Amino acid sequence: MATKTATQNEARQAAQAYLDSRLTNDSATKSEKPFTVPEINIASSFSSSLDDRKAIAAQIHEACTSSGFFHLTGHGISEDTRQKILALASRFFKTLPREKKEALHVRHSNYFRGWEPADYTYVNPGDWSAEDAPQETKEGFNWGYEAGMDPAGGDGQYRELDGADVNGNVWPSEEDVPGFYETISEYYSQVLHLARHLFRLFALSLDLEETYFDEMMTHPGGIARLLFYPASGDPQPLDPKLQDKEIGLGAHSDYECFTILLCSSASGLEILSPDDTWVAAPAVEGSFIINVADFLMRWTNGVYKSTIHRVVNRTRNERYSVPFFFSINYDQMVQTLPSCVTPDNPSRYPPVRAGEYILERLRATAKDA
Ligand SMILES: O=C(O)CCC(=O)C(=O)O
Ligand SMILES: [Fe+2]
Repeated sequence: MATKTATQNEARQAAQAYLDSRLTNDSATKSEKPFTVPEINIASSFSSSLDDRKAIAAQIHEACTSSGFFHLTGHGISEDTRQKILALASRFFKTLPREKKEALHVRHSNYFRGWEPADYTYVNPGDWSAEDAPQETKEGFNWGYEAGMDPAGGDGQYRELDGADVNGNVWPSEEDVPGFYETISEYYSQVLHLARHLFRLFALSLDLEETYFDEMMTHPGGIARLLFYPASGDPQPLDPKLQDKEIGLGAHSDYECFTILLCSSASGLEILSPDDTWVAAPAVEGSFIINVADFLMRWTNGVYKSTIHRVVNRTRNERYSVPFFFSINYDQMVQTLPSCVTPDNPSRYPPVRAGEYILERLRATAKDA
């Protein structure tokens, strides 16, 4: 990592204050509606009927203004594609020798790309200073958008999180992990296509023109990760009264617009409900879990909820997941969406550039140099 300075401490403090405020009954982001994680089958949204798409958009609106999470089915991505990337994750984490992983370490990257060992980050920055915070057990590999993976071909204008005209991705060699780039590209391309489709439905769900976001996602940001959570040696049931000794990924909300999450069969995702208890997200076969992230919450003036969650592997099975954090073009400035500003809810946030917001959040998670 290039710079670890006062800026990083400030970022950590800001992130900590942000999470603390979210954890203590923050009326701006908590909803009066009952807490559920509904299933939304979007198969009919691929039809040519605008009414069909609006009907799905209404379900999305309901989920995003209540729990901020939903299970997505009817998405069109094959089980074969989904299983292939989970199997690739296992191959990468289990077979690539440590020294080859070290060469891809995220500390070499300005953009958090590459291999992330368990002890390099706390997703909840406050855990760096908390004496009793257990080391997270996750291990990750991060990459982002490349025009070559864009099913729309890209417009050649991709800019990194800080606005630089570069691409920060790093890859293991084909010899070390055969088929790695090909499998990643295939998955990324399909999930990006799905994300653009979903964001059009989000536009409808926010009473905007269906194409409102189109010009902001011509070279969109979208960090994705392979994640590995080792099997627990001593699995404990979820008990809200007990502090967990093993945490896969600490309490956090995501940073970008929304997340498309693929998980292997071991459960483990837990969501903080409005009454401040952790609720295990039930598995729905063949689904992706979608959740609103902070940038979209901000952009919607708090109308859409980005909800705190964590991962605890409470099983003796290994767990793999592949989150994809969809963003708009990182060089895009945004201000509060007009449909989310009312006399009762005036705009609470100044304009911000998408990449800048996300980079700041990422910096707060990493270990000092
Ligand atoms: O592994 C999971 O199921 C969730 C991962 C997650 O929440 C994240 O990476 O932000
Ligand atoms: Fe997350």
